[in-house]
Amino acid sequence: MESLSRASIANPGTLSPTSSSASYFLFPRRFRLSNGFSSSSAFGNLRRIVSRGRVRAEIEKPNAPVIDFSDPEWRIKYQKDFELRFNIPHITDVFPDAKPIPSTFCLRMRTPVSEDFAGGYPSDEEWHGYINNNDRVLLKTINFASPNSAGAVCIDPDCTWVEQWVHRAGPREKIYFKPEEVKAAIVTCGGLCPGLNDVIRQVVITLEIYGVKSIVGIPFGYRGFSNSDLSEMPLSRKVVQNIHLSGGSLLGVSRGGPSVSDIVDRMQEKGINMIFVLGGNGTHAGANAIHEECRKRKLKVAVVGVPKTIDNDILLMDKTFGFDTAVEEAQRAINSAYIEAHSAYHGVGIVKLMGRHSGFIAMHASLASGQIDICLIPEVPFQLHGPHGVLTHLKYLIETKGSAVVCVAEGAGQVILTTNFCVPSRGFNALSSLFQELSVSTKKYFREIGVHADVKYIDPTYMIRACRANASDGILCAVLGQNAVSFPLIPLSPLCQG
Ligand SMILES: Nc1ncnc2c1ncn2[C@@H]1O[C@H](COP(=O)(O)OP(=O)(O)OP(=O)(O)O)[C@@H](O)[C@H]1O
Ligand SMILES: O=P(O)(O)OC[C@H]1O[C@](O)(CO)[C@@H](O)[C@@H]1O
Ligand SMILES: [Mg+2]
Repeated sequence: MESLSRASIANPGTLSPTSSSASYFLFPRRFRLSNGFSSSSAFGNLRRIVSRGRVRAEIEKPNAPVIDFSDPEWRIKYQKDFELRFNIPHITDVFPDAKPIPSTFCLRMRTPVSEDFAGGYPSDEEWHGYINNNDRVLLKTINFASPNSAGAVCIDPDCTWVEQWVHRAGPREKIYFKPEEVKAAIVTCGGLCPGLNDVIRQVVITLEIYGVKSIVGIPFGYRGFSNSDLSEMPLSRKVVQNIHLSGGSLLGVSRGGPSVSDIVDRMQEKGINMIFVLGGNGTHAGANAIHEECRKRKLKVAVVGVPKTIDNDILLMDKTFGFDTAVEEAQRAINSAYIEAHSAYHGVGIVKLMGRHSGFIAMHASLASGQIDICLIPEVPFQLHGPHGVLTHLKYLIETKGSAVVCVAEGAGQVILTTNFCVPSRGFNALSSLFQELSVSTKKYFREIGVHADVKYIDPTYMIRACRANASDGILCAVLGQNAVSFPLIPLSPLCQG
């Protein structure tokens, strides 16, 4: 509830990783995943482990600053630029006269362990349980000694170590909104993602702990701000208590909606002064625009973004909520394809998974299953035909193993496809479907070379996201929801790449 007058991404923050083992995969060039994180204390320290590929992707962005490495000051300048980009404007930047009040988030609920205080629990003065505004989290944890070190991603040719710090999420000692004056709204936009209900639930519960009484849900994304037949939904702990037990979004989702100016008009009419936006790149572009519009109108409104993408393709974030669940669900489809392919004479199983611009779901699901022979993702170019093409490799697999299973990310191979097989656009640019083209081409190819092949397709698209969040996503969502209320972390725009 502090310094919220800025659309920001709440960091999956308070888990404290105790180890940082890295694992890197061969498939994608631009994006590689790294470390998982483990928790040593709920709502304890925040520490982020950067995925090297994403930092690299950031550096490779066409508008990335050009660095003059001959300048002896380059490292300091680079760090300053980084700090500037990830700085979170404080509410007092916009309203210099804003007066803080002591936090209403009860410290006593974060009781220290009793053994440490044998003589009784400490007073607030003795034991300070809040996050200091100057706490920072180190992004990169590996100091590569050489650019030739395995998997090294470097800023300069010598691979100089440059520390990069971001703000730490969590409750602050002072807040700038009086809970009784807050009307908070929650809106979920874009496509579904496991865990939306978990985040909604945690935001509501945390707001109530702060003492906020007026909380509403906006139905069906930003659309709910314009349609007169869609009325806001009153939310409370009682309403949200069990919503995490089912998938989807209690509030509904949508793509499309009114203009930013109309949204802010409606917010003013409804008296909304705190808005939690759960969505992907489009939604956050909207949140940023809402923030700018509020700033222009000099409205004291907090706009908080919680990043949601099942594709897990947000820059600098190790993992977005719902991704783990989607990968887990995808195992079932892959296993079915495997069983079908291996039970058939010369069976070929083809599984399609979500991912318009990134192959994280396909790649992780393939690795986890151990049942995939070929994984095709948007980040890695490949050929269907020719001596090094997918079809030739399929022939080799049939000859040597007797069967094969292929996993295809939705957006893979766009450059090599004809537009014969177009996926309906659903408000996006239309995609060609490699899944369909591969299915047809595989049959045709084996017919032409006179080899029998039994091709089976499985498309579990919506099944992997229309489900309840698994345990690990559930925890991530709880942390995100709580931090979204307590402290928004990273500015939006540099992070979204979809
Ligand atoms: N540049 C923009 N400026 C303002 N609003 C936007 C912008 N882009 C998208 N929006 C709004 O955000 C909504 C959601 O965007 P979009 O459909 O792209 O989903 P998303 O947030 O990227 O989620 P997903 O990860 O599921 O694709 C849109 O319906 C639109 O109202
Ligand atoms: O069919 P919908 O609801 O538009 O959403 C599907 C899309 O959303 C995503 O999951 C995330 O943007 C894509 O991978 C996928 O193409
Ligand atoms: Mg999107």
